[in-house]
Amino acid sequence: MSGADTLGAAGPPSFLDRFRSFREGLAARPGFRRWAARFPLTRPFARRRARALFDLCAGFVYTQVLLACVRLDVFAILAQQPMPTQRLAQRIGLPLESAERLMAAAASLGLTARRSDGAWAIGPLGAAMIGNDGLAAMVEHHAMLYADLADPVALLRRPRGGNALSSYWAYSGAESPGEVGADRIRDYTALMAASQPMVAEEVLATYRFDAHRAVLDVGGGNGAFLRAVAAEARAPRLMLFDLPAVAEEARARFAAAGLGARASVFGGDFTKDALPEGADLITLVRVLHDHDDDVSSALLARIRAALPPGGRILIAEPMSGTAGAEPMGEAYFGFYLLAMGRGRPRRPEEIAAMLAAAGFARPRLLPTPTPLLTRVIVADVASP
Ligand SMILES: C[S@@+](CC[C@H](N)C(=O)[O-])C[C@H]1O[C@@H](n2cnc3c(N)ncnc32)[C@H](O)[C@@H]1O
Repeated sequence: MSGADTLGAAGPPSFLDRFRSFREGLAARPGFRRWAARFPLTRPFARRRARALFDLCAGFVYTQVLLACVRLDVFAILAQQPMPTQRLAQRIGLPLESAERLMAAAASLGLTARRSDGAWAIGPLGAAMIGNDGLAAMVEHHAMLYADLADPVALLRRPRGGNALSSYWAYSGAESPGEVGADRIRDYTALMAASQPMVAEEVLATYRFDAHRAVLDVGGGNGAFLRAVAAEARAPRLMLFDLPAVAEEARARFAAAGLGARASVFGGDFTKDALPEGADLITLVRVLHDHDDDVSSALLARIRAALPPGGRILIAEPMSGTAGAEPMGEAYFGFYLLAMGRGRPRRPEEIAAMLAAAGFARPRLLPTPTPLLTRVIVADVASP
């Protein structure tokens, strides 16, 4: 992986750029669009474009259909037993006509399916929601994101922060994150813990932790990631650093899981406190993208200072420019973090450059099963 950031590099437009300008110039002409929609060879492309544009216009409606299904517990109900509209309507407390409308909408989106006997059953995407409390919690908390995005231009124009999402993520705009109280970390910590199994599964499928003596998870939340590591790898000691109120919760959770003796928990503020020493691997899971470049670079330098020679850093988070999932990085996380008030999604190359500047060598992007969910970069302490 090269550390070079070629964004913004100047140069003449390539042949591909010129071809695209020509193609979009044609597509911008209503007469050409009418012709392309009728001509047999261009018709499939014209239809695909129309569908893509329609999906962009309608995306919020699709999202709200999903939210209604989550709030009414439709997937769990139908996973237990398919049922006709009348019975489902009673079960979810909707008028018959509304239940029919919701089920038809959900079926068109692959969330539910109508069986040949007319009963409603779970659909392929609804089935993927079953047993995934983290996904349902994510869907539910998006209500805040959409409230913040109601006027996207205003959001882009105003100074960052001060929105529903930035007060939810209490550390994002706090003058002194270390003083954020227990009542302000509870909800986001629960959301992170609920969605952590999806991430931990990806990281554990990608990286072996058994070779390490001690793993320090910085910004480790209530310890869900380290508990998943502990279940897979017997060797490493567990260490966790997070804001004091979060650390308190992690301590209680480790004790409840019978890991009290294996785990050490440290409360502090990584924007100003040194990190504890003693780990030969430090992990940052869904942490770096939450912070602006100055804070992220300083954090990487603190991690470097806490590691011994031969130590390693592992960064796991969704990243920009993920092939086949570009809108996840640039559009979703770009705007999510804008509403949150801090941070930005980064490309692997950008993270590699930040790692090099902080004193790490040999950054490697490891292949995860689902890069959309998380990517993993490891790098080693550079020799002096
Ligand atoms: C997005 S959450 C990720 C939690 C966990 N790593 C996970 O993936 O589930 C970010 C974590 O970083 C912690 N954090 C944010 N700012 C911090 C700071 N200045 N010092 C210590 N921890 C901080 C938060 O409390 C939170 O637990």
